[in-house]
Amino acid sequence: MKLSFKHTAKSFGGLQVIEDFSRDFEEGELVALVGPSGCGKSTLLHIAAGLEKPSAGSVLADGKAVAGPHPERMLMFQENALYPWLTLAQNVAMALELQKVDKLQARKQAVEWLAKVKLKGFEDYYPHQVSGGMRQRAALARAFISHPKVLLLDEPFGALDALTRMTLQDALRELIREARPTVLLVTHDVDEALFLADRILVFSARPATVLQEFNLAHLEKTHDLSDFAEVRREILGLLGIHAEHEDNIAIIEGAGI
Ligand SMILES: Nc1ncnc2c1ncn2[C@@H]1O[C@H](COP(=O)(O)OP(=O)(O)OP(=O)(O)O)[C@@H](O)[C@H]1O
Repeated sequence: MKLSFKHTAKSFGGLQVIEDFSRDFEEGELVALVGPSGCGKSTLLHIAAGLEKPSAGSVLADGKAVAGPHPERMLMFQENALYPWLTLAQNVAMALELQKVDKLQARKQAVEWLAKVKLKGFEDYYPHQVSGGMRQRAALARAFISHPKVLLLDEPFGALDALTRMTLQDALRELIREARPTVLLVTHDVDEALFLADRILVFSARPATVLQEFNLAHLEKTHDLSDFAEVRREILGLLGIHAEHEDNIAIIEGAGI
């Protein structure tokens, strides 16, 4: 599904958060949004999800104005994504039950999706009985089970340690390869953006405008990002972080910007 922002702006009271944002996001494309904390990245996702209305301009999904939430545009965020009182399988199945799929069929598909994200054997565990990484695997299964056409990911792996984050990035990449949704990914982790994204948009401080766009489509990527050192440096430079500090700030939130 193609997602188009047309001169989108957003203010909350007197606070202008987004100023005249226009971009197209093509079917199957993954675009990472990076920028200083509080610049308006999550707000852009909420507008695309139909949870917030733009103050001016519009967002179109395959040419039709987004007027509210719809299951084909799925938002997934960092924490508290699963219902603690439901097992992993019940959490995943719920996405289908909400779409009126019968319970047995929903359970069967949930078990299959949990296996895809390497959670076979944990179907009947409750979220508090598994690790943070496993919870986010289950959240990915729940996001993908209803075949969303647009996936809006708000720092989905932000709470995980670096190693777990990488395995989740691999899992996400695999799921995307099969399902081909259009993905907008908000992340503070520049390496995550480099690894996953076809394009990276770097935003200014609020009100958010695009400082620069990097096109990385069709490049072969592994977690060894040494070939991307130059782009990485440029992005960090745009964010006001200088090379001598780089090792400490792969996750830019940690740098307090
Ligand atoms: N519903 C709301 N009502 C009032 N102000 C809001 C609302 N949502 C967001 N804001 C404000 O809009 C600004 C941008 O918030 P947003 O969450 O979009 O930033 P962000 O770039 O995603 O930040 P972070 O990277 O820290 O998550 C902030 O100043 C925030 O306080």
